[in-house]
Parts: sequence; structure tokens; C-alpha cells
Amino acid sequence: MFQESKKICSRTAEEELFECAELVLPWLPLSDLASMSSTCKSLRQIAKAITTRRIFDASRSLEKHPIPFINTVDAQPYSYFIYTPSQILGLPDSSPIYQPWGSNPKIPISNSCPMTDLNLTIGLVSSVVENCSGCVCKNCSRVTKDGDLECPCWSIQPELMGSCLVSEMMTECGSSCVCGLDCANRLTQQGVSVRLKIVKHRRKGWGVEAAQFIGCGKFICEYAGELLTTEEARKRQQKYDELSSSVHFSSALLVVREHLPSGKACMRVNIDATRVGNIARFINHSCDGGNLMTVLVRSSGALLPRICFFASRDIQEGEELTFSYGDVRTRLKGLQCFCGSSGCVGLLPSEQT
Ligand SMILES: C[S@@+](CC[C@H](N)C(=O)[O-])C[C@H]1O[C@@H](n2cnc3c(N)ncnc32)[C@H](O)[C@@H]1O
Repeated sequence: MFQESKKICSRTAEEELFECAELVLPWLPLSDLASMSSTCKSLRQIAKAITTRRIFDASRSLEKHPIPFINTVDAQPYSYFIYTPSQILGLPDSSPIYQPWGSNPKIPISNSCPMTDLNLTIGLVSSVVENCSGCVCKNCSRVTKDGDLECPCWSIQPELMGSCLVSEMMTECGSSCVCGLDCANRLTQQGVSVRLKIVKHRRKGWGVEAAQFIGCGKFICEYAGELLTTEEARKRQQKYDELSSSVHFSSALLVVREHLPSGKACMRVNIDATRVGNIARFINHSCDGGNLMTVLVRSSGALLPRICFFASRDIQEGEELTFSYGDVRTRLKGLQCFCGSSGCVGLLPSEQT
């Protein structure tokens, strides 16, 4: 009798551990997951299942198609980061962020409180401008008798839609419009619709490849991450430079400046996708400009434009997606460039952030 109850008790304890581990392990980054999996067979099994899922889809099921990691050059199964499909407000450097499978990143509100959904902050990003008027159209893609689109938010003329984009700027409907997320003029707000994969290269680290043919002008993805003030961007860049001089470290802090015709910078957007980002954080540099073009997309009701990538030419399945990180190289001892293009300068662009 005693033997029997001991057996039940110990089985229950093991089951409890299993249940608990299934709840906790999916929140852990790669290194912590690896240490947990070395402690016992049950944890190893759970950790293995989590690893398989993470390799299968970097977007943690937040995009339409899974974005797998493929590595045939070393033993790193995937790159750990927190996935956000769109821009979020910059977080304090020290704040812990968690992300279970299939949900938006979360941060603890206080030590004793549960988590808050980080994508709620996107609302704040896009509602900064109150006096910006959006549209009140019933159908934003309605064309007038003269062949123009009725919706005042469209910037692309109907004849250009579906063709290769020529403009470096676009406007879309946004939070101050009455239309919903399924509006035809919210092309860049609906996530990644093309099939992509993240492939490890021996000298460039991870990179993004097309997993299907992509026609010229097709929207690829937004550069999503933490939206930073210039002061915070400078602080982080300094930290990343120090880190990459001692250990192998890839940062993904993008600064885009808009210039007046005089050449003077009038607006800058700083997006850091190093800790929280989307697929765009893996896009490598090419000195010849690559096959992507950067477009600043303004949506009605938002103060700052979003940075989006479109195919600048037809892209074949298996081709790497690249763009130019810039032309300025301030550091003589900058990182070596392995883009392989005929116009390769030998060094990656580096600018004073
Ligand atoms: C935005 S990340 C791109 C993804 C990165 N390869 C990774 O593994 O996470 C930028 C970093 O990628 C590497 N990189 C990007 N383009 C490169 C190139 N053409 N040659 C060598 N390294 C490159 C550099 O380490 C750079 O700091």
C-alpha cells in the first residue's frame, strides 16, 4: 500500500515538473534553454521540441508563412531574438522581454504584475499626431470617372499599382482613417506575404533568401524593431561597437535620414531590431545596392514614416535579398564586406550615428 502511494506521489511530481517545464521553457533564450536541457531527459525532450519549432519559424507564427532557419555551415540551430511584425516604442535597455509561441512580445508591468502585450504600444506610435486627417471612404480603391483613386491617402497612381515601384516615398491609410486593416491601401501593414528563409553564410552570418520567385515592385517587409530617440540610438550604437570589437556580435540598428533639396537632413528615424525585430534584421548589405529598395511609408495619423523594403527587380527563388547600408565609411578599420558584388568596396558602411 505504502509502496503504491509513493509511486503515485513520485509520478505526480514528475508530471508536475513536466507541466511546469512546458510552461516555462518556451520563454527562454537559446543559451538558457540549452542549460536546462542538459539537466534531465524530460527537459531535454521539451527543449528539443521548442528548438525544432523555433528553427521551423523565426516569426513564431506571427507572419502568414513560416520563415525557417537553414544552417549547413555550423552548429548554431537558429538566432534568438524577440519577433515583432511591426514597429514598437523603444524599451529601457534593462527591461526583460518574453515571447511565448504565437503571441506578441510581452514585458512585465511591475515585479508583482502579469505581462503587458508590447504591440499595444504600436497604437501609441501611430497615434502621435492628433490633427492629421485620415480618409472617410467606404471603399478606398474606388476609381473616379477620370481614372484617379477617390481615396486622398493613396500616393500611387492606379497605372503604377502592381508594376515596379519608382517612388522612394508612399502614403497609406492609417489610424486616423475609417477603413480597416484589410483596406487595399494598407499594403505594408499586413505583414510579410512572400515566402522567405533565413540562411547561414560562412562569412556574413545569417542572411535572407527568397523561397519563391518575387516580382519587381513586390512589397517584402517593413524594417520592424524598437523606435528610438537619436540619443538612445547613439548610446546603443556605442555599446554595439564595443561588443563587436570583443566578441562576434551582429547589431541591427538602422538610421534613415530624410534630406531637404539643399542636402540638409530634416528628419531621422532610428530603428533597432537587434533585440526585438522582424525578418528584416537578417538582411545583409550589398555594395551594388542589392535587389531591394527602401521606401518611406507614411500612414495617415502617424508622425513618423515606416521603413519598408520592396523588390527593386525580379528576384529568383534561392537568391539572397540585400540592400545598401549606405555609402559612408567613417571607420578605417570597419567590418570587412563579403557581398561579392563587382563593385564591392571591401568594407561595410559605417556612419557616425
Ligand atoms: C543587420 S545584420 C544582418 C544579419 C547578420 N548577418 C546576422 O547574422 O544576424 C548586419 C550584420 O551582418 C553582417 N553583414 C551584413 N552584410 C554583410 C556583408 N556584405 N559582408 C559581411 N558581413 C555582413 C555584419 O556583421 C553586419 O554587422
